[in-house]
Amino acid sequence: MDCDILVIGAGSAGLSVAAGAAQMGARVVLLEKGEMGGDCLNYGCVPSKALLAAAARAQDMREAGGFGIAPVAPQVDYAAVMEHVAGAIATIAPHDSQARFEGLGVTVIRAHGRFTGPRTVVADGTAITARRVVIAAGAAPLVPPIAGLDTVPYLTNETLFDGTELPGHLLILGGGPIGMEMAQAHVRLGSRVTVIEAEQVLGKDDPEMAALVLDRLRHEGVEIAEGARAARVSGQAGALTVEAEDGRRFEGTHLLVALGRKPNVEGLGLEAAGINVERGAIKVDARLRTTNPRVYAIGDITGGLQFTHLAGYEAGVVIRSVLFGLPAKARYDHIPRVTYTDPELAQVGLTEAEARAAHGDRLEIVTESYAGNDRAIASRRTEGRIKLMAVKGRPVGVSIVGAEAGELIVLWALALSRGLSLKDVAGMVAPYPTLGELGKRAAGTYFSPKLFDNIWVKRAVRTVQRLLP
Ligand SMILES: Cc1cc2nc3c(=O)[nH]c(=O)nc-3n(C[C@H](O)[C@H](O)[C@H](O)COP(=O)(O)OP(=O)(O)OC[C@H]3O[C@@H](n4cnc5c(N)ncnc54)[C@H](O)[C@@H]3O)c2cc1C
Ligand SMILES: NC(=O)c1ccc[n+]([C@@H]2O[C@H](COP(=O)([O-])OP(=O)(O)OC[C@H]3O[C@@H](n4cnc5c(N)ncnc54)[C@H](O)[C@@H]3O)[C@@H](O)[C@H]2O)c1
Repeated sequence: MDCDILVIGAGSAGLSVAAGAAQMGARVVLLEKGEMGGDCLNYGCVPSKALLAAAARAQDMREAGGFGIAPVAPQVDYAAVMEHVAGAIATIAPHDSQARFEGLGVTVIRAHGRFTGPRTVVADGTAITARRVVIAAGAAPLVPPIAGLDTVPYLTNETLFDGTELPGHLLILGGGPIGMEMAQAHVRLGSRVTVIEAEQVLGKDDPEMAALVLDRLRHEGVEIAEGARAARVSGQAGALTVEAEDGRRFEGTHLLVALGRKPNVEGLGLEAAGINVERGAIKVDARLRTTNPRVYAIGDITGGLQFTHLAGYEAGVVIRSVLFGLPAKARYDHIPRVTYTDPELAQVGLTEAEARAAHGDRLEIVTESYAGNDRAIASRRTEGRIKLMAVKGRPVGVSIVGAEAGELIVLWALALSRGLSLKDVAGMVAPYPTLGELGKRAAGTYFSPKLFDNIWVKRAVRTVQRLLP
């Protein structure tokens, strides 16, 4: 078989390349050894957000008191909650399905692909030769060699959403986005939850902003042990013990391993194609080319930031290179990320610490609290804040923690990607009353001292007022 573009993996990254390339006229072959849609649809974003949504409804019932509505303890049917999760996946699945892609003109082969040469991949006994190959084979849960882990039953994101019984006491190894989202989902659905984190929970985020998430989770009953590196695991189903390096012991009924991800580089025959692996991930240049210039790699397999929207963005970069021969390069300074806890935690561009390191004294920081936003007050969602990092009137980073932070960061993702100034944002008219006003307010606050504490502005106003008839 011969084609223009061969895509290995039908997850967020591979599907985006295949759909774009086929619709623009290229002959595309897509290989998928597992479920169409990959991690995001089947074991990642979609089920985790569906579970969080159910958990949020349960929490609303507990917290209705403040609105004058009698709070009630929710009766949670975990199996039915998981049916809701499965329903969300099933509703989205046709969009990622083999039938849809075949309808777009893609040849879909449901088999494992393996390089046998620089331009040849074998799948299901067929040798496929392609002008360009895009590896989008994703990542799998990282299960490090923690003593005893291989002797006990444990869950990962690939098995968690198959559960039908609410875990009595869920121990979670790792306090990254997966660990924290699943901690809140489960505590709200009625589990006891303990997070065991080697360093700091949500350690990639601004600690001041992450602290609000931690406070909230602790308030809801999640036990969070930081500086606790899991060293040993023992027990059996229903009675498990995790022991940290410093001797702390944690007991629970279930164990979720959320310790990061491992790129799926094994079994691809990368050596046969001259493709180098570095620190367990496929090495790519700024154009997302591997060490074999005819082969590209995008999404989680490259071991960088791991997000569905990033996979989609990288697919666009590769399409420009592969279809039109343009020297398109990927940039990462405008890629947002959101952890969908409540409050949500969102970031685009540099955090405060990164911005200080990069810009020193030129950096200006503005913060605004949700407590001053009328919509937040009306909705009793005043916990939260936005922090704006700016240099010479342009945002270089924005951190938001609070209700709908993931929606609010969208404006700033646009601002950073298009190089908008704070003047542009301050000059926008935002509808009242919305949380969206927070962004405009923060941009306005940046100019307040420049405008209101400025002797020249005051003098100019007095002069004009004297001259006006
Ligand atoms: C619990 C969880 C929650 C998440 N939540 C979010 C979120 O809210 N927002 C967000 O942006 N991101 C989220 N992510 C991350 C997101 O899911 C990933 O970044 C995204 O799925 C990466 O897409 P990908 O196409 O690179 O890889 P994948 O989706 O893993 O797809 C790779 C595909 O390649 C196939 N494959 C592998 N090897 C071969 C081979 N040799 N031959 C044929 N097929 C092969 C696999 O079967 C798989 O289907 C979450 C991840 C997890 C685990
Ligand atoms: N909302 C989202 O966009 C979202 C949600 C979930 C996952 N994801 C993606 O999936 C990726 C994986 O998420 P994750 O949370 O599994 O990984 P992660 O790498 O973000 O977090 C893993 C955590 O485990 C800790 N750890 C490592 N070894 C340990 C040990 N022995 N004992 C205790 N703690 C230990 C680390 O210090 C780290 O904080 C993320 O990078 C993210 O891109 C995104």
